[in-house]
Amino acid sequence: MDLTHIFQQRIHNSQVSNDSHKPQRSPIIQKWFSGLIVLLFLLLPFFPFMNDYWIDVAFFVGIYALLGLSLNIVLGEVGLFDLGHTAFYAIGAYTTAILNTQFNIPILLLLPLSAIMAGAFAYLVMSPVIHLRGDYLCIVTIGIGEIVRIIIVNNPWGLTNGPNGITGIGVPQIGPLMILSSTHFYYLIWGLIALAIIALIRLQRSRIGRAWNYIREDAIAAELNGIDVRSYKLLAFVLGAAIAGITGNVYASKMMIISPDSFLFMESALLFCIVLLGGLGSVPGTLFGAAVIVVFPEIFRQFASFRLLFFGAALMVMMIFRPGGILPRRRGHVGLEGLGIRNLPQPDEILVQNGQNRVQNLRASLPKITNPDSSAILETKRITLHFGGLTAVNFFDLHVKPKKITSLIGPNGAGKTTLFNIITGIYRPSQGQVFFQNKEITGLKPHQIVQKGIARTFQNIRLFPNMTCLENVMSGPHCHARTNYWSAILRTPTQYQEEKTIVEISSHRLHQVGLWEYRNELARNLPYGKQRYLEIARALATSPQLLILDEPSSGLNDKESEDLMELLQSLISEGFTILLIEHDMNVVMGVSDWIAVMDMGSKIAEGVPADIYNHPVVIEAYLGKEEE
Ligand SMILES: Nc1ncnc2c1ncn2[C@@H]1O[C@H](COP(=O)(O)OP(=O)(O)OP(=O)(O)O)[C@@H](O)[C@H]1O
Repeated sequence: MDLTHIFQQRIHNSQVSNDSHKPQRSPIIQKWFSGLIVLLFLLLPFFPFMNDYWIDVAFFVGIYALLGLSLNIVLGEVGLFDLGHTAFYAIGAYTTAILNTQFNIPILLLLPLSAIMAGAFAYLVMSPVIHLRGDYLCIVTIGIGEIVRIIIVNNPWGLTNGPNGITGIGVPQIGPLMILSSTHFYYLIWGLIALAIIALIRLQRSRIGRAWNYIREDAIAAELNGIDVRSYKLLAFVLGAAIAGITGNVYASKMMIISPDSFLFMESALLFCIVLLGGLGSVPGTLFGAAVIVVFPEIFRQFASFRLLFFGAALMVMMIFRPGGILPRRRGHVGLEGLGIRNLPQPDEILVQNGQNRVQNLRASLPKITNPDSSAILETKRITLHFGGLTAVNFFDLHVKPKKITSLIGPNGAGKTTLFNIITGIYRPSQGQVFFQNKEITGLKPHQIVQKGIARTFQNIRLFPNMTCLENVMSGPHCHARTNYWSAILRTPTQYQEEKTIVEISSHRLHQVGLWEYRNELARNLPYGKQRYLEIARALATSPQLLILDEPSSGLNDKESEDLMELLQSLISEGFTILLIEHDMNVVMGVSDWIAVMDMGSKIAEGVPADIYNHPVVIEAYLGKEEE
């Protein structure tokens, strides 16, 4: 486990323990409170103590707040450490400065262009490294930040004017209104912040924001539940960079001169401080963090040179005593109303009924399997995988018949989980092919395999621990939703319909496994047995054809194992196919239609339970050979 991961866990754990059981503020009080804050910001330039100097300070608080919000998408929502965020800010500022001074393009036209350039740059540079995690990604982003600054200093094609920077940048003009005064710039930046906050909150309360949070909680579980982790991480970087690019545009037009000195590594470090001091993922926290970082050095000017020392010390103290930040994110997601989906049917139980209807309609629309005994829904052909010198799976052929329970058994280390990992796309086999519904799926990415209709659970439970049970299950239908981030920001009717469908299907699946009463409880607070059921509900919510369960009865008591057997039988009646790895022979013999036995990567026997039970080769594999 790397340092950034430990850091991240500490922060998120503290947020959840602080907030999950706090009573939520009533919506009316929240609206009044928000209204009051907006009024305060609108009237601020007219307060008696405000002169141009302090309005400029408020403008710079806005600049850092907008940068902090943009970094928060990457750092707070997805949990990726980006210490080179200033690079995107610089791209926005230099795009504006170069195109305005050399081609006379109006500043306001350059606002979207700065966003596009910074976003495109983020896409280009982050694409090859987005798979990196923790400390490695952190170091790469520092490198990107420095490379951009050094390129600017080297004055490529005479565009950036090197260390001297670019002067004579124009001012924005809206119709006849020239944005010139401190007050104008104050309203411009805080207006943009208001738009960014609305967009960010809408994203947080959509499948996009939830996908980011699933990745932050457990990227592997997210990918294996149908979420395209790579694309969502890139989206976060691109959106964050686009907002930083916009900030660069406003900064350049306000200063009228920019130079590489404004985009040092220390600026990225300051942004990091803003987000962590204020509260990771918290909008008010980011605004507060920006105010502290900008206003403190203004008030204590004689100590300004010590500011980094002070912020560093403050961060250390915070990490020890208040790792969630000064104003940590209040998890509005706790509770159904906190999902932020308006006009959900009431009472909650209607969601369950609606979900059941939807699932039944979906199943009715699937092609009918006329003869389940003669066809295979899943087939592996001569699957082989080597780990160095070890052959974990050796020319393994498996046939899984539709609407049946097939069990894969074998002693510890036989290669069962490895075979599951190959089927679900975690490993690419050294040799052999996997077919699902007669189409080859070998080498597809895990989320693509989920979309095709294969879902799985894990031997060691992998839930999203700091999210509620319902939110966990809501990751399932995500892979079938189609609306994008624009729909989420604009809250289109299609997006609302999709969100409603996601909640309904998830409610039904949660109810089906007997966890409806825990819908608003954090997954990590559930007892072990119920966590296993939650994993099954989450897999079911992807609406799979084939459900792959890796030791589902592990850790369950006898009663829970019996309930599990009943649940598995009921899933078969519903039309699912199940592939099971199981060590509990009562469960295996009780539910299986067909059993394949694996030892040292190879298939040593297969047949109906009665045949396998007394099979000498199987007994030998489990118990060993008797000495002559
Ligand atoms: N990522 C890996 N790298 C190297 N070796 C691995 C890896 N994953 C599994 N193995 C090895 O492959 C063999 C098969 O492991 P696997 O986990 O598939 O067995 P299993 O049948 O699922 O065992 P169990 O029932 O104990 O879970 C073991 O010897 C294991 O140590």
